[in-house]
Amino acid sequence: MHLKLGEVSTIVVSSSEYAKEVLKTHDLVFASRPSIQASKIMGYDSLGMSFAPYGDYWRQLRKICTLELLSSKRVQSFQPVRVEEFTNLIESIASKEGTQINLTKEVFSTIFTITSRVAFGKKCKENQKFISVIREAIMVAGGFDLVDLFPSYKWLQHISMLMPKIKKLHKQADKIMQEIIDDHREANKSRVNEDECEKVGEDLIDVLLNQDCLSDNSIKAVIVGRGAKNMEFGHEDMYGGGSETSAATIIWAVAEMIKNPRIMEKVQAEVRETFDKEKIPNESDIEKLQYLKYVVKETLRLHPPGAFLLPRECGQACQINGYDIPFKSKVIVNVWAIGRDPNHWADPEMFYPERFIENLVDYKGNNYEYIPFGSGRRICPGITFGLANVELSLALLMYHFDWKLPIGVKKEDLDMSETFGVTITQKEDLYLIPSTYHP
Ligand code: HEM
Repeated sequence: MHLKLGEVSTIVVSSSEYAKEVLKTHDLVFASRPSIQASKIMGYDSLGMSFAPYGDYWRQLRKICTLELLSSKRVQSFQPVRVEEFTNLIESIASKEGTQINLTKEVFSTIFTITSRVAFGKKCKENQKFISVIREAIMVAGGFDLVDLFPSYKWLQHISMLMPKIKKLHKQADKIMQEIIDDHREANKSRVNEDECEKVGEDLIDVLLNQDCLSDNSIKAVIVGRGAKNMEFGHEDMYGGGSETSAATIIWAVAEMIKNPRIMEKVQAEVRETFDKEKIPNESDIEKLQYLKYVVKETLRLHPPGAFLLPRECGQACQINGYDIPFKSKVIVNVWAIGRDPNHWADPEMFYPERFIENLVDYKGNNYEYIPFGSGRRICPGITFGLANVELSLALLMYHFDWKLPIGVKKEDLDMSETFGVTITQKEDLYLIPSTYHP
């Protein structure tokens, strides 16, 4: 579908066949992202990985982040942080047993805290303040801003309602992050003689500071990304990328299970059989939860948080199956529609995790009917990190509690409509009543 949005030619791709053309056959042509004003401001002139133009700088960042921050080894080293924060979450929920809780709020705040600890470690007392500024930026920035639809009209920047707010939040976030970086730099001076083992406790800022090639602004851009609320721009880098997406997936999975009690009971049976109540679950316990993994896969098919991937830009005029794609057009891949395409999915609207017993599609971006993490050169680098948060939290929520809807609410009434924010989230917060499971 071709849309002319203001001055910008926009191509929306809604089938797996065409997604493959863009993301695989012509991967190199579509490897850059369009420039977006909010990204320039919040993301330090697009210095974050998600919106950096395809080229040497992006390649270098991607290598650092993939190897140093998001590799399985690294993700495992953050397991204690995850376990500690999820244990706090479980305790907080248990203390409100029998009463109605806002699960959306609880889960989002836990996931943001985990990201914050992974990024800044425990050292920084400003964490909570930073989280609230970033969350506000995520809420404020976005929508279709005229500035991006008419890029040649530079004067629009001066009358935009959005830009002053984004600039203000950017200034606040920048100040906090600069203090955090300076603190780390100071603390690291006394750590120069530590050996490799001690470095395991490094947080993201430490790792980035060790890369001589990165400026402070690049480090800040990797942490904060752009944080825009816009349906086609999804999320990016550590905060948007690492938090909203995972938290939204957890909430969608619980909501689907509440609507489908058979599935929730099956997950609970699996997790209660696998976990030992005396011991905190580790990676290998999670690996055994095959059915829970199908539930996560099915959740990401029906509710991909990055419903439109992140936008790509056509770097050189080309033809796809006879259609001319002009240079500089913006290409949006509609993953949401692809996951519901009846040509590839039987009963596509039905939440049915068992479909993945036979269907061996994976997350790696090779099966174009299933690309919740994208595909090609710009595929999400945070798959392992994201899934680790989603799987462990769901397993613990299902192990420790039985869940009911508030009195008077029927499962048929549960509002499953979506809102386009930084990620696609449920429009209404999910309120549930927990009761603690006693083995
Ligand atoms: C359930 C969790 C997640 C989902 C569904 C998800 C989905 C996506 C999608 C659809 C893209 C666009 C890919 C493309 O253009 O082909 C993306 C990119 C990205 N994601 Fe994620 N993501 C998740 C978790 C994470 C986490 C945990 C991080 C980091 C900690 C992260 C960091 C990024 C970054 C940096 C990019 C941009 C990559 C680039 O442009 O080179 N994501 N993600």
